[in-house]
Amino acid sequence: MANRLMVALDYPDAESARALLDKLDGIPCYMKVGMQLFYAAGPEFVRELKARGYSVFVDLKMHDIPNTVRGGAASLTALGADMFNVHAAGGTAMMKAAREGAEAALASSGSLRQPLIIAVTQLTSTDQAVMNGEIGIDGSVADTVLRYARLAQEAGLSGVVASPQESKAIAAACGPGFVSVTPGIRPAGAELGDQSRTMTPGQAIASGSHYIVVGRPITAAADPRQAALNIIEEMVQA
Ligand SMILES: O=C(O)c1cc(=O)[nH]c(=O)n1[C@@H]1O[C@H](COP(=O)(O)O)[C@@H](O)[C@H]1O
Repeated sequence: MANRLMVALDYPDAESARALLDKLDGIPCYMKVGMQLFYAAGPEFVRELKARGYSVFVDLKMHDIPNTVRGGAASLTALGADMFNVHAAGGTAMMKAAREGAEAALASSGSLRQPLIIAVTQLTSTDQAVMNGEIGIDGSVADTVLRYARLAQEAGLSGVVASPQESKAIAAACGPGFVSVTPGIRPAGAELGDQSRTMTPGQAIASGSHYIVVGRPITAAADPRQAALNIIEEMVQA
């Protein structure tokens, strides 16, 4: 169950991230490197996490023309990312290009493993009013997430990033093997911060999320190790 917990290392530098790694030593979770840490510490820090034995989700949410995303996907695959993501809003040609880039990198190196390529649907910070009124997409958030999930599946991707509130519907539409990676996780009573579509760790697992992504409820906790252990316990109980 612990390997279904992904800890978001949203830190400004490698040193701060290492301080958390020390606190979580021995807890077999996935590590997520997002824009803040990747732009500061680069691929070298991903290699360091791999050398420490972690599976790594490189969360750079690529959204560009297909040729550029193909190249980015090849680079992240060559780096050894176990999972990386693109925005579904880039369309099927772009998502297919991500897959082709990964396949090209795999073909030119015998030792790499196939990464999970995941499409971001609607960010978990987005609510219905913002999606309709600002972004200009009509209908419900759940319907938009499902439309993107079907596109991602058509493009041959492994799954989506969505809120755990949508995990059940995604499994119903795309099958249980289509991976749901769900941020927007808040243990009962935790601060929501900028997240809108949230669930507790237990609710997310019970709803069929394959992986839960947790940042501040662990990184900003007074005792991050205990916070992570409590979340894993809640996942096991669910
Ligand atoms: O792709 C992501 O990981 C992601 C997608 C999304 O829709 N919402 C979302 O919060 N995330 C990431 O998940 C993490 C959530 O962090 P906390 O809100 O601190 O738990 C952050 O690193 C976000 O970048």
